[in-house]
Amino acid sequence: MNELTTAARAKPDATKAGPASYMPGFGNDFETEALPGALPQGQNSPQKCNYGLYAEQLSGTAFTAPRGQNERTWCYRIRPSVKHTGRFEKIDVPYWKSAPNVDPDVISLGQYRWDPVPMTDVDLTWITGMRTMTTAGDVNTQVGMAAHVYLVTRSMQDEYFFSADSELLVVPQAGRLRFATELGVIDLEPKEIAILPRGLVYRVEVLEGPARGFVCENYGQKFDLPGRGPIGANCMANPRDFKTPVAAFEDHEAESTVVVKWCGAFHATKIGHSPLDVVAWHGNYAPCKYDLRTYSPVGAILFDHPDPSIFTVLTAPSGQPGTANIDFVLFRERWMVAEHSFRPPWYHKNIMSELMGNIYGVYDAKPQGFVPGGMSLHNMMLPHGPDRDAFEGASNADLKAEKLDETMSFMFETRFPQHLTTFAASEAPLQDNYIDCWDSLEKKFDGTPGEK
Ligand SMILES: O=C(O)Cc1cc(O)ccc1O
Ligand SMILES: [Fe+2]
Repeated sequence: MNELTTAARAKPDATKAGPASYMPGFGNDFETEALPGALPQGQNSPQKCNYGLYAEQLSGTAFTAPRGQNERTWCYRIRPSVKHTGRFEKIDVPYWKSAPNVDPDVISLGQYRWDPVPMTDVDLTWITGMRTMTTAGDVNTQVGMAAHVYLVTRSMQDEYFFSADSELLVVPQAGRLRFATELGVIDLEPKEIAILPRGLVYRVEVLEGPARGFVCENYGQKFDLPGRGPIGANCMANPRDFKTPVAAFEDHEAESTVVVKWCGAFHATKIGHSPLDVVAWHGNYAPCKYDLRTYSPVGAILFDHPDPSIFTVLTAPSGQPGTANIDFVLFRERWMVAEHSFRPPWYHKNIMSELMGNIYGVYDAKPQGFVPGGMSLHNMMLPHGPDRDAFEGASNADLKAEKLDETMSFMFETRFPQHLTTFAASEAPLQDNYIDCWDSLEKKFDGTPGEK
C-alpha cells in the first residue's frame, strides 16, 4: 500500500480515529497544503511555484457558470496531469454500464426487489466489482444517472481511476474503504456517504473487506444541498457535517495504470508514477464525506405523512426548477407521533423513479423482504406502497409516540425512467415474488361507512 504524505495528517482528527484528516463545510472555498509554503498566496499561477510544483486548474463547472454554482480547484502538483495520461487503449469492464443501456429482452416496467448481491472471495476491485443495476437518461448529454452495487475484495495497486462521465455518490453497506484521491484521503464506512467529483483521480483500497455498497452515478449537474424553504437555516443536512480531506500526496515511481471512464467506455493508459501528487490545493471542487447519523430529520409532528422530499440529503438539479435529476433521500431513525394518521408511506404512483437500498434495519413500509444490502425499484408511474402486513399493522396500531429505531434506508429518485441492466434482471438475486406482497390486500368496501 502506498502511504500518502501529509503534514496535516499529524493533526488529531476531531471526527474519528485513524489517519485521514478533514476540513468541515459543504462547497466551501478550502485551502490546504501538505508541505509548508507549497500553496501560493495572493495568486493562482506564480511564475515559479515553490518546491518546483506545477500549477493546474481542475474545472468542475464551465468557466462562466454563475457564481454560487461555479466550482474549480487550483492544484500544486509534482507533475501536471498531462503526465498522468498517455495513449489510451479501450478496455472491457462488462458489468459497469452507462445510459442509454436498454436490453430489449428485459422489461423495466414493473416493481422489482432484490436480495443483497452475495459477498464473494473473487478478486474484485472498485472497477471490476461495480455492478450496474439501472441506468437512466444519457451519459453523452450529461442527463440522468446509473445505480450500481459494488463488491470490493481487493485494493487497487498502482492502479488509478477517474470518471469523466459523472460524479459518484458512494453509500457503503458493509466493509470499509479508503479513497486515496488527488486532493486527499477519505476513509468510508457504512452510515457514511462520499461524493467523488467528476474528473477526480483516485485509488480505492480495502480497509476492511469484503466491502459492499451502492453508488449513484450522476451524469448531470452536481449534487447540492436542497433549499430548506420554510424550515429555515438549520436541520436536515447541515453544511458543517460534510468533511473534505486535507491535502495528501505521493511521490511514488512505479509502473501504473490509469483507467478512465469516458462516454460510457473504459480506457486504460500506462504511466510510470502515482498521479496522486497534489501537494497543495485551494478551491471549492473537492471530494467530501458525510456521516448520515448527523442528518436531522424534520417531519409530521401532528398528523399525516409528508412527501419523502422532506428527507432529502442532497439534490442534483435537472435544469427544471424543483424537478431533480436525482434526489438522494434518507429514511433514518425518527419518532413517529402523528395522530389519527396512517403513519407509513401511503400508496402512490410517482412521475419520478424510485430506487431504494437498505443500509441496515427494517423499513417501515416493508417489514419483510427488503433487507440490508437489498434494493428495490418502483419505476416511473408504477404504483406501490405498504405491503399487507405494514398496512394492517399501521391501520390498527395504537398511535402512541413510537421510535422507528435501527433503520436506515435511502432512495435515489430521478425524473427519468430507470432501465434494468441484464445483470439486474438475470444475475442479481431478483425476488420473483415481490409483487405478491400486495396480493392479500383485500377489498374492504361494502357500501357502508364505518370502521373496517
Ligand atoms: O415508496 C417508498 O417507500 C418511498 C417513499 C416513502 C415515503 O415516506 C413516501 C413516499 C415514498 O415514495
Ligand atoms: Fe415510493
